[in-house]
Amino acid sequence: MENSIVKVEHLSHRYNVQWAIQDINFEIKEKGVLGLLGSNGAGKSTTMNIICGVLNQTAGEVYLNGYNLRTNPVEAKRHIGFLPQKAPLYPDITVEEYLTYCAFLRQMPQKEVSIAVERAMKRCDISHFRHRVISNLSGGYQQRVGIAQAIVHNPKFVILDEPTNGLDPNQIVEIRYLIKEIAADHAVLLSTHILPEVQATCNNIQMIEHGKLVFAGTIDDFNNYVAPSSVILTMDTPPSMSMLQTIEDVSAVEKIDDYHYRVHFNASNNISEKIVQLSVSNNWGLKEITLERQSLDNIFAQLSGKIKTLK
Ligand SMILES: Nc1ncnc2c1ncn2[C@@H]1O[C@H](COP(=O)(O)OP(=O)(O)OP(=O)(O)O)[C@@H](O)[C@H]1O
Repeated sequence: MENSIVKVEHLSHRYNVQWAIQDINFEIKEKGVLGLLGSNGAGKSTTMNIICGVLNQTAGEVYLNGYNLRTNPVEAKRHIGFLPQKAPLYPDITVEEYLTYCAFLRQMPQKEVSIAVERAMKRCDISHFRHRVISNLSGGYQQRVGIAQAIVHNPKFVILDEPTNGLDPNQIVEIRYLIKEIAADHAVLLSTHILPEVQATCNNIQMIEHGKLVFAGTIDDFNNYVAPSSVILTMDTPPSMSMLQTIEDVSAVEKIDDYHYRVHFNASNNISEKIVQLSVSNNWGLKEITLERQSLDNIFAQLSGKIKTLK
């Protein structure tokens, strides 16, 4: 069985009188990506800052590789690599100089530093830019350097705070791929607002709203939860609303205009195929059928009112 690298127990934090997070509990296994989701002000940064040892929690405990972060901070922090939202880069030095400096900051023994820097550059595919001054790299490659500094000391646990923010679509795909590669042998905690990012990279999801954990589950649980549950139909000769209502698994029908209807359904599989068959046999003149996907904002809004924990 896989061991836990991170264990968060009953974590709560209060700034002045207001609780920013309350009774957060989770564990992160040795490998894979755990997505930490939440809308603005939900408590993600507070949680991450505590786990990184930047902020001292009001209550609860954090264990990193078995070491209590509060009582044994030096040993616990050895196991963390962190890429904050804005990568802490020094623009005027080269990639290799910067990573060497980071390795020393991480108190690596001198004889291990050059091997560690080589390994991190290779992993992030930046070896060919080793002599390039950081300010002359593209945004995507600067982000790779940021990720390289987070893994240079080969920590067991890597925290990435919105790592694809501000990148172009190609760079985003490449960084997501890199994150998955890193997660093959590190535990990764990824904070993001972007639904496709969650679905492309995460194995497990924790969602925080108003400082409380409102969802904890695997990516399959999450995908089931966010699966489309309505379709928009465009038809030349639509049937009556009551006819649409009688289709098996249809829970509600809304008329948008004479040719467009929104059909809500309960089934775990969507009902498009059934509607296409009915349209052909009843001449509804079905022109288009569009699945309506929920945005992450909608999901946050839905979950913010209720506590939902899936196993
Ligand atoms: N230094 C602080 N002093 C007082 N309140 C704070 C402080 N930092 C955060 N808060 C409050 O704590 C709550 C959680 O904030 P936090 O920054 O952890 O959320 P977040 O999920 O990271 O949001 P975002 O995605 O906008 O960064 C918010 O209500 C915020 O206003």
